[in-house]
Amino acid sequence: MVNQKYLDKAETLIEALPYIQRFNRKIVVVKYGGSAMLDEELKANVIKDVVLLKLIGFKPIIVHGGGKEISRWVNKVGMEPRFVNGLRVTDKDTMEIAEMVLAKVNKELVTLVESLGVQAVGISGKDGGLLQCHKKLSKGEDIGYVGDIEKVNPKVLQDLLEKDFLPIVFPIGFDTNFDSYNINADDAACAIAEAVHAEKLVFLSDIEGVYKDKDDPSSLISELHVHEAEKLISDGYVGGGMIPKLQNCIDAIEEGVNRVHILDGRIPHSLLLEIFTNKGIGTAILREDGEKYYNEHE
Ligand SMILES: NC(=[NH2+])NCCC[C@H](N)C(=O)O
Repeated sequence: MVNQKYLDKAETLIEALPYIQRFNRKIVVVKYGGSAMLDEELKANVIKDVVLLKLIGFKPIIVHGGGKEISRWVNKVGMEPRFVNGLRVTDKDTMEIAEMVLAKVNKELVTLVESLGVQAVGISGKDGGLLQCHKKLSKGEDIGYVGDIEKVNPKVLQDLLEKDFLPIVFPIGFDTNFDSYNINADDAACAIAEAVHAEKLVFLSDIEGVYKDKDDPSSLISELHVHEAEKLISDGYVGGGMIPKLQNCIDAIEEGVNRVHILDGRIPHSLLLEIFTNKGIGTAILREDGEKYYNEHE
């Protein structure tokens, strides 16, 4: 008799089959941030998941932040991190630290990917003129070298993908005067996904997904059409930090990305569980004509 556990494993692989077929050769942008970046075990898991996507024929691009790591280094050199309306105030010194820290994190990720036998190239938004930006004001206030993306030149990414490299991007770009700016990693992931016509954009963060009722953690929504996502915002159902995130998802879909997923990066292998199962594990936001795979009443 074959042990049921082994049969279940085969089942899992068979459930993955249609997704392996559907997303073959398709671009998947993964925004990697939050706690999953600080915990070494979670980090190794995320990287393994992305490497697996790559090896079965998807074209993943990682876009990462490093906010907590930047704050740690800012403190280490005796400076006080300052935030205005949730945005980091970035003077010249902070900008310099941010760039050094993000580049260091970037090369650590490249090393992890390379150690698993996949060739990775780490770049910033400056390389190949990927992210052109201008100064962002926060409610009219100057918060320093914080940038809003103006234009994306995806050529460097297209070339890397064509040559079978796994691109790993950190979101620092320059303006037309070649001054450096720190860019929000969610915004960068979203703009990049649009520019490369990604099939999927996946946000790995510290939240399970979108909730019907922000105060009830059992009300996680599995699938949402764009208009439902818009309605959640306009009806005031989503709160605080989720609004810009959900707005990014809506924008990405309106600009042609097929599906956007919000996942909890603290759950080991949430990326694989989302992409290779029918039900997924977080919230998937679909185009208006996107078919819902999973009906909550099933
Ligand atoms: N949160 C969800 N309901 N996700 C469904 C995921 C379906 C499928 N695996 C996909 O990647 O598109």
